[in-house]
Amino acid sequence: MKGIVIKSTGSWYHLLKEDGTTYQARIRGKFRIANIKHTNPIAVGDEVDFEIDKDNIAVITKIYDRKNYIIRKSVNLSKKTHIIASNIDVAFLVVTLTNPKTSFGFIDRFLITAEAYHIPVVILFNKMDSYTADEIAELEIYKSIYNTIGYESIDISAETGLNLDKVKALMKDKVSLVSGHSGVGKSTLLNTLNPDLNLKTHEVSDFNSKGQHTTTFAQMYEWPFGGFIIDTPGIKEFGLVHIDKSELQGYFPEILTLKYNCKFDNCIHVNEPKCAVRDAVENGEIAISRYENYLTFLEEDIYTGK
Ligand SMILES: Nc1nc2c(ncn2[C@@H]2O[C@H](COP(=O)(O)OP(=O)(O)OP(=O)(O)O)[C@@H](O)[C@H]2O)c(=O)[nH]1
Ligand SMILES: [Zn+2]
Repeated sequence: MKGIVIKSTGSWYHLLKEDGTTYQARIRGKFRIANIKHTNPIAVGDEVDFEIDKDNIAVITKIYDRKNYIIRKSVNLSKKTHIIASNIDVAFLVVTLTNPKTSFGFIDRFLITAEAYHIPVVILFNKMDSYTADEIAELEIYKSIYNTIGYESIDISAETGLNLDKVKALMKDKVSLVSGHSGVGKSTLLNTLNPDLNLKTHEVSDFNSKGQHTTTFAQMYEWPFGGFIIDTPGIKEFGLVHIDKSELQGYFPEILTLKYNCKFDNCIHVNEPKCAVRDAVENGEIAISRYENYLTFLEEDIYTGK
């Protein structure tokens, strides 16, 4: 039988079969040995085959190749990584201009990580009901930067429901992930899209005193309108991937399209002569904030997503 892993507690896996029935399954030892790089052999989002053994326990017998997956460093075994979730079709990055403010640095790290994981991103500008005229003007700057380089964005209000029909249409029949700073309204958004979810939300002012999240494992929920949403333990867990210096430019769409015009094939657009990328920054074709973040990330040996 074929199923999809919707929850993992480390020793048990909750599986959903196509007909809607769910099973609690275990794995056999060989999976643990076969996948030594990761502390968990099976993650939320994995497609698996399973059978019911003689003791009436569901046992996973096969894992299908993953389209993509997101990882974080294992807490206890530093050289190993932990797969948070797999087979993600689209990631929604929730951005707010105030309460809290989302910086360009935060957005760019997220986008680069998603590019490295091959996950398309849609930016959701939330709390549209609460902005002043000045903030709306600032939002236009964000939009011009990110829409120009090919990222779709939608102005929403998780509270009033503004444009949530558009979000729903993009989520329908897909496996999606919602990320963003603590307090941007992720839980509010998911609850508005499906009130049965009943995820915990909290006032922004509560965060500093509490300082932590309640969710520890990623979990996948089925939408009543079709598709799945993965609820992850938090944004910090998302941004961890090793990116080589020469690879980084490939995750900036606007640099990727121009780099063939640079004089040197191996140009990394820092101080090489006749660099098409630096020319584009100078004449305003590439946003300064994007280029500065490119330089910042280039300086970092291992990208930690903090
Ligand atoms: N004005 C306004 N407030 C919102 C909107 N969406 C969420 N909020 C408020 O923002 C606060 C934080 O919302 P949450 O949904 O808990 O945020 P979160 O992103 O899930 O936060 P974490 O669970 O810590 O990651 C709550 O007080 C919400 O009521 C919105 O569209 N407009
Ligand atoms: Zn160059």
